[in-house]
Amino acid sequence: MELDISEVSKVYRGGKRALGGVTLRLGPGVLGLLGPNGAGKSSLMRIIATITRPSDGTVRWDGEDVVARPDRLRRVLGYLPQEFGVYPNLTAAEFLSYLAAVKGLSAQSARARIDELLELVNLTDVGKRPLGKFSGGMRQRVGIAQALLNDPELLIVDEPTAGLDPEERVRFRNLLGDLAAHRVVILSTHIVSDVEATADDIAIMAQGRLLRRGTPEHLLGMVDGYVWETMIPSAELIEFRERHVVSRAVRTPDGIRVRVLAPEPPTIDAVNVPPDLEDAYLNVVRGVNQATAARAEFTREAP
Ligand SMILES: Nc1ncnc2c1ncn2[C@@H]1O[C@H](COP(=O)(O)OP(=O)(O)OP(=O)(O)O)[C@@H](O)[C@H]1O
Repeated sequence: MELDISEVSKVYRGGKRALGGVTLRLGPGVLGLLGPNGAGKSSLMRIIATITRPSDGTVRWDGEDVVARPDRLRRVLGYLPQEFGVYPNLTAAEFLSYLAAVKGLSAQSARARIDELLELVNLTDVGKRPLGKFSGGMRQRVGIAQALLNDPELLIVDEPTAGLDPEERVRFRNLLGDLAAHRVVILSTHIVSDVEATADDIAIMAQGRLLRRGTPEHLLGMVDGYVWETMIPSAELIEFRERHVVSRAVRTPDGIRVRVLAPEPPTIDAVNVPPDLEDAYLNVVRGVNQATAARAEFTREAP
């Protein structure tokens, strides 16, 4: 199981360049693909899922070109697109049976698989209710179940936790982790905490380019020593933000506790704190729009 993405570009009709030469190779496990809105994540996911063609470059699954010969990949693919629509009058079980038929599963094996999947995504009790009456989170879980119908080797989930409540989010992350042992999973999101718990491999994209790839430890190591916390009066926050890279600001009864990315302490009493993944992500993506060296990405790596 190997997905090999090489120099993939995408220019949409009208000239919008969504991807500018992305190269990534991945095997079993969860890859967390992080990037702000518009980074090109969905475009890349659609290309891998063989829904969109790249303008340039190649995608290979186990050595086979998926643009020229998409069928082999499609058989082993599970895909939860960002916008996942359901038929409101069908029940979850009916909807999954319909999709199973589309995917070519026999009626008998589909029935057993659907029961198993409804259990897995915790929808067994409501399997006979029309989807129109489902909450956003429940619908999303149906989406996950449909992506797993064919027990895929390659599972792509695009912004899967949108609309999930915090409890559902945690359940979903655990589920993804469990699924990753024997398949290639790509989890595309702009929410850092989604990948924090599940991915041991993280790729960060912005403006159609892959900026960084590494383990969480690797990304954290890049900002180790550059993260500070300090208290400032509420009235100074706007001005403070103009002068510093603020990764978080939390109101407290004593003022605002700000978290800052900087090579030197931003105030006299600032305390150096261990970085988290939000800091590491901000450090990578903020550099993209900043031309000046002073604002360039920090790194403790050799160039
Ligand atoms: N079909 C399309 N035609 C023209 N431009 C498009 C099309 N699809 C996406 N784009 C543009 O390409 C860029 C990348 O979009 P894409 O959806 O791949 O990013 P993303 O990282 O998934 O962001 P989001 O989470 O907001 O969807 C954006 O500027 C978007 O407006």
